[in-house]
Amino acid sequence: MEYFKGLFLNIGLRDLIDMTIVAFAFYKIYTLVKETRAEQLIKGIIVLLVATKMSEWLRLFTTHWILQKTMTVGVIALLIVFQPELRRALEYIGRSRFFTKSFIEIKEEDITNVIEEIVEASASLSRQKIGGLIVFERETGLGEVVETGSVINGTVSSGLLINIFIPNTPLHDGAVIIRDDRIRAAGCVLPLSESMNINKELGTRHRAALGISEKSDALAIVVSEETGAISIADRGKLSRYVDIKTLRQILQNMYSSNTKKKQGLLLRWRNKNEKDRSDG
Ligand SMILES: Nc1ncnc2c1ncn2[C@@H]1O[C@H](COP(=O)(O)OP(=O)(O)OP(=O)(O)O)[C@@H](O)[C@H]1O
Repeated sequence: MEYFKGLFLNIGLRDLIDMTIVAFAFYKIYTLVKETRAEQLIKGIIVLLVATKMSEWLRLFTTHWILQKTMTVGVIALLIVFQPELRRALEYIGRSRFFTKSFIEIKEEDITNVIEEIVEASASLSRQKIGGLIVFERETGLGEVVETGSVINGTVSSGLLINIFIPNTPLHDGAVIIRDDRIRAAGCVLPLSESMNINKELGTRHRAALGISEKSDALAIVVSEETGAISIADRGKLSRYVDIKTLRQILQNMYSSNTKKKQGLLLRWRNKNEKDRSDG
């Protein structure tokens, strides 16, 4: 008991920061491996670690020796077997928007314009029953997806978006990627969802939208060529028959949550500063 009391009394600010960093790193690793084959593996490693420690405490020398050797060989085996996953995880960290341009640079009126242009384009594609697939990059960088298409880097406008999706034009197949307030690329190939729950009447356009929303935090708008219906794929879920008002609301929420996330600290600091000045 005294041991634990001493342990807690000796915790300082440095230890708290240390623990927060470790907890955050574990949380990030968990979200990365969740629902992948690495999730089972991590559970296995935790069981092995606990068993190794327990065998040491209980002085089960032979068991402890075997578990220790298993761990040593296991680490090397892991690096070899999970080389593709490890590569992807490192690439994911490197591609993260944390290291690139910040959303903070877009003005509020520009965001409103972008949303209106996208809403107008979606409504027009829907009315004309032209198939469309528009993906919004958020925190997960979509550089790899952009590479599969043609880079455009143009201002978002409903005219350009509609033009891209006109059938039999060079870029109409595939997805448009929007980064912040720019059309980054068109004709991009997305990973297809392997979900069994998707409605059988939906084809690859909807599967592609769902796929990118499962593999990243991107949000995708799909306009069906068959029915003209607008659907939204977000965080692995497909919402069908979205009306224009709801679409606008979803886009507003997405842009404001992205901006808030990036601006959070700066805004709070700025607001506080302004308040202090006006109080003074
Ligand atoms: N992996 C992919 N990435 C991006 N776009 C894709 C991908 N696979 C298919 N598409 C797009 O989907 C189109 C085919 O749509 P398909 O008819 O199979 O889908 P759907 O979900 O039934 O949609 P719709 O209701 O518009 O017919 C392709 O021409 C292409 O533009």
